[in-house]
Amino acid sequence: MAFSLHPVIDNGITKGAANFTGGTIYCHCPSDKVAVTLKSNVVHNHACGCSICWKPKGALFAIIGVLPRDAVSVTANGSKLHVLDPEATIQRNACKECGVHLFGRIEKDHAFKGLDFVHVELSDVKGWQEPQFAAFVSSIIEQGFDPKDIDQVRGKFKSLGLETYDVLSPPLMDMLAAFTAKQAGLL
Ligand SMILES: N[C@@H](CCC(=O)N[C@@H](CS)C(=O)NCC(=O)O)C(=O)O
Ligand SMILES: [Zn+2]
Ligand SMILES: [Zn+2]
Repeated sequence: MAFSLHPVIDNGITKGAANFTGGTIYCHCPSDKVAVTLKSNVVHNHACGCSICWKPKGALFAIIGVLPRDAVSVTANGSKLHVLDPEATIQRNACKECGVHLFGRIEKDHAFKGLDFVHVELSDVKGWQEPQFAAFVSSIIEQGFDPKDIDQVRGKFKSLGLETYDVLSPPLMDMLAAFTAKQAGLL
């Protein structure tokens, strides 16, 4: 069957540039775009199949990476931003007009607090870290993807050199688990 994982990876993965120092991301409004300046590269960049992350039209996955929140600043039309779900762990700041998510921020006590989540495809410069793995793959079934075709999705990621997970990658799962253990006083 024909499907698009995400336009940035469908035809192969382009590696990021060494010593890349960031750029500005923009929403999709034709004018008065929300602009958010990122003063560093991202890490843990990955494809996410969950139902909440912003995906370009027609794509099964979002591509999302993290960087320190201190490196993130709204530089134009911030009045168009709103928090999609204030109760969610990740507070996704989206453009009220075009719906694009500019950055996700964690305010509660959490292993990933201090890191903001961004989609670097919204930038007009190249060199960002390339996607490293695919996360929440089985979640696309919750959104109506036929489970009989899911192995084609995993196979396509593997052919691109990306490992697939149904939650997060082992290093990120370990960070979450260590945080839980610390909260329980076990570490
Ligand atoms: N299967 C669920 C998974 C949702 C989920 O847990 N998303 C992850 C990856 S972005 C998460 O960390 N969510 C926290 C949040 O959205 O605040 C779905 O697709 O809605
Ligand atoms: Zn917009
Ligand atoms: Zn997600």
